[in-house]
Amino acid sequence: MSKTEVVVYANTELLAAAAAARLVTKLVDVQAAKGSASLVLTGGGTGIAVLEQLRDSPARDAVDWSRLDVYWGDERFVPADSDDRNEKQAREALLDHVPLDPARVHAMAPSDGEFGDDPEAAAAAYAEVLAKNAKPEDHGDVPSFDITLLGLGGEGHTASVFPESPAAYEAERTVVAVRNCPKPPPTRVSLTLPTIRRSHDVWLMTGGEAKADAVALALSGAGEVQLPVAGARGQRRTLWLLDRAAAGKLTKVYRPPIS
Ligand SMILES: O=C1O[C@H](COP(=O)(O)O)[C@@H](O)[C@H](O)[C@H]1O
Repeated sequence: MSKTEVVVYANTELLAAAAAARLVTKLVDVQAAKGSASLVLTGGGTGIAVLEQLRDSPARDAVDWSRLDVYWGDERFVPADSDDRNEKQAREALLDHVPLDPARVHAMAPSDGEFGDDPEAAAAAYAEVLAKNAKPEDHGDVPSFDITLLGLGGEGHTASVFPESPAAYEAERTVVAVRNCPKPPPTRVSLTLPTIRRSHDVWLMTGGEAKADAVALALSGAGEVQLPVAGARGQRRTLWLLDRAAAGKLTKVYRPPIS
């Protein structure tokens, strides 16, 4: 597993703009090397701000959007037209503005979709989507995602894996239904930590003082059941992109460089 890198930006807006620029470069490089790329999206304030920055950047045209597979790390299990849906927010922020191949946009089912109000069925269906898209070289039933974007909660959740919840203990299933989440909406579908760890790159992006304790704990070796974000790591790269406030409780080792 990769070692952890941390970059601290002066404020959240700069963090989002810099993450968007990194994303363009990374996607272009991966497409040049392999032909196509895969990207796992996150919900949350910072994750959506990064997509908005990407939408507004002229550099976005350097990406061949038709050769990109888009997945989600988690989804709120609400009706398709709910503003709470990570998919809806991502479409408004970026996906509706770039020429993606609709067949390569792999959204998780909403609560009024083909599986009805059954998050377990929605999770099982998404696990099948992942298995169908895994290639022989992925050596398993999930794709080795090129980049997985994640946010985190102040209590340490990432995707929709919450501290001490059944999802935090999950070792077999690749995608799970999550109920009784402490953060609304209470029902969700999420990739599990072992699935997230199949990614080449994991980028954890967050800003604000409310995240500072979780960031400091995750980077000082907390366990993933107590603090799921501590278990989000990439095979090749684990990159934390923070603003100054979110990095405020880190030790000196991680503070610089501040750009
Ligand atoms: O509910 C969620 O929250 C987290 C973090 O969101 P933030 O707004 O506090 O940054 C996010 O990572 C996750 O995808 C989302 O479903």
